[in-house]
Amino acid sequence: MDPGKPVDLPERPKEAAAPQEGPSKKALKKAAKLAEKAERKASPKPAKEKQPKPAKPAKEPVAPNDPEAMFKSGFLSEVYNLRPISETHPKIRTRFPPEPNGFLHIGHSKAIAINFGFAKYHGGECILRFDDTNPEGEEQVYYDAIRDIVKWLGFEPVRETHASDIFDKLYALSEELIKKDGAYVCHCTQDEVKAQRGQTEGGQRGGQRYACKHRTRPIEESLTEFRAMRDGKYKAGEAALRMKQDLESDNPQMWDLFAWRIPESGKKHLRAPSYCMFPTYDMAHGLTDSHEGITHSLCTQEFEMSRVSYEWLNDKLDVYRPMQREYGRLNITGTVLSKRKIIKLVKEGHVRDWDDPRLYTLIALRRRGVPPGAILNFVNELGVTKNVSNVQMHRFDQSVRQFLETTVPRLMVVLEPLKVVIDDIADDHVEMCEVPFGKDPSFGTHTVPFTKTVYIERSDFREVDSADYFRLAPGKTVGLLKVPYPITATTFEKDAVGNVTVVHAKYEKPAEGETAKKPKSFIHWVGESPAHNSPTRAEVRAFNPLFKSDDPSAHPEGFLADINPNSENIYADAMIETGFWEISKSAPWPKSAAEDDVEKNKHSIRFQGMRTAYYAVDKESTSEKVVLNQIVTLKDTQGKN
Ligand SMILES: Nc1ncnc2c1ncn2[C@@H]1O[C@H](COP(=O)(O)OP(=O)(O)OP(=O)(O)O)[C@@H](O)[C@H]1O
Ligand SMILES: NC(=O)CC[C@H](N)C(=O)O
Repeated sequence: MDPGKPVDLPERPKEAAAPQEGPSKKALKKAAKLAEKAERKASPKPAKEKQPKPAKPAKEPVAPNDPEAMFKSGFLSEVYNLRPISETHPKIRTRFPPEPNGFLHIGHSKAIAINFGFAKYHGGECILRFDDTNPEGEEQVYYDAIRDIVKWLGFEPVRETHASDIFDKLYALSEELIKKDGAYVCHCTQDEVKAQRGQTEGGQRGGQRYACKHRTRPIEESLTEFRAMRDGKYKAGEAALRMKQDLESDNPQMWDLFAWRIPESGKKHLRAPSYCMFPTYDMAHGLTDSHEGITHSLCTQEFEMSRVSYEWLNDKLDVYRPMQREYGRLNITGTVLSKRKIIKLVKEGHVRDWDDPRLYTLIALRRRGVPPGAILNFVNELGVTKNVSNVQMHRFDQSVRQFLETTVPRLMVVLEPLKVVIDDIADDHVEMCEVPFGKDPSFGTHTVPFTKTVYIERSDFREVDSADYFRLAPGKTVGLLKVPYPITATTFEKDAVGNVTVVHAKYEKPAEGETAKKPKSFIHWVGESPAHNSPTRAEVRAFNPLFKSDDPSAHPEGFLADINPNSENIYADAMIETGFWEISKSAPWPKSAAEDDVEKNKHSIRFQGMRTAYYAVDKESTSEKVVLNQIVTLKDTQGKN
């Protein structure tokens, strides 16, 4: 052993089970990713993917999908049937086991929906287990954020546990494993371990595998050395506990995985500060599942090969063996989900923070205004199989759009206001127009003031009319949504640089006996009435994809080079009608117990801006300055490009 050289220097102790090129969890993930990529390349171009039709104003409300569909048939029902409720397993118990080293992303919502949903569907319980086996990147803020987001998605863990709760037990089991000749302390370097696993100098695999010289050391010696590791005698890389598995096996997950290792940084564990060495994922996961009496340990596909070592360890120690089964990950294409990459985006100021609405972390989706029910619907629609789901982000948006269509009220928001003075209306005239909050009568109605001065969307006016143009232009008549009669533009004024500042119009109220003019189109508007506090000024943040391509990570100059410079458009002078304050009082939209405290969950004030997009109130919004985020546009524009 060369004490000068570290044994193994992966980023995370739990991945220290093997060198990066070896069968570590990280390597398995990498292999799984490559396979996914190949699969994506081989499959027809995503643009040709069959899409549900973009949301037209729905003729009929979209039927809500069966929220239990994924448990009733297919993969998860087969998994249940392999170990149904029985005398030996009277209660189904699952766990959702995130490592508290980052914020959860959209992919995790699938794991949450599966683990919590599976248990619930079968009348069982799900534990929220923090898989905190590596102090390196673990922070209190992540424990708190994970707990909070699980609750936001509507799930209630039966209890919260931590891998670190049972470090003492894992330690004791490890001594037992050594005594059973199932583990040994090894002092080999990373390169030596690679060579033992058949990796030749050029990095090629498949060479002759051989045992390390420490494998046959006396049990007593390993015990003494293991205790010395625990007591701080060794530095990172100088000693590690390895399982004595099966080097002959074709499965790299049996090539004497690492069980305990000493991390480089020496950072204290938040919950187990007395420990200087930590169990790897391979050591901790199955035994914690066993300790907690998990019946079905559901995890992602890249762990399939680890199932053998998971079972080996439980059997070797003669403890209860949960059943591990693997489902396909959920990936959203056109964005990045990896913590390392998001940190870069945040640090370099490309996004506001981890919850920037352009990201696909769950806190970002929440801030953007995506309702939890829409996320769960989406996961359920995709279904669960062993295959990875690579889904384009516009498909996610489409699913969110469909969900919002029937669940949130409608209001008028003008993004780029253009003043229209209706000259033949008296200065003090105020007419209250009744506007329904949506197609669903149960949403109710409200009134908005129609006055001499109204604001319309700048893009709804043209200086020069043409036959194929149906909105406002000199001489052209349009309807203002829910105003009894249309208006016709007469003239307009411009500023020094040529921008139209005011449009003059006349109100087409028919004289007695005349029939009212029928406009070809209706536009949204907001009336000026100080007595009604109208309009409400707002900053609206509209978003485009953060990246230009469908696979930012494939950019030859790195994912940052793929950033879309136009991913955010800010409408600083937008205007909202007065119904906004009413729907703010009756939020959350839609109802969700987890969002009942609207002051803390401003994003739960969601609505459709007629003819523009769906919006939610941003956390930076105040009663003085309303800030809105665009949740999704009304139509699928990305999917068409
Ligand atoms: N994209 C995904 N799709 C489905 N499940 C996932 C996805 N990513 C992680 N999970 C699952 O969520 C659970 C908790 O994950 P944890 O945060 O520890 O994983 P991770 O793999 O480190 O996540 P990351 O994707 O951030 O690297 C695990 O069971 C994991 O398999
Ligand atoms: N088996 C699993 O679900 C893996 C959970 C584990 N926290 C991980 O890093 O992914």
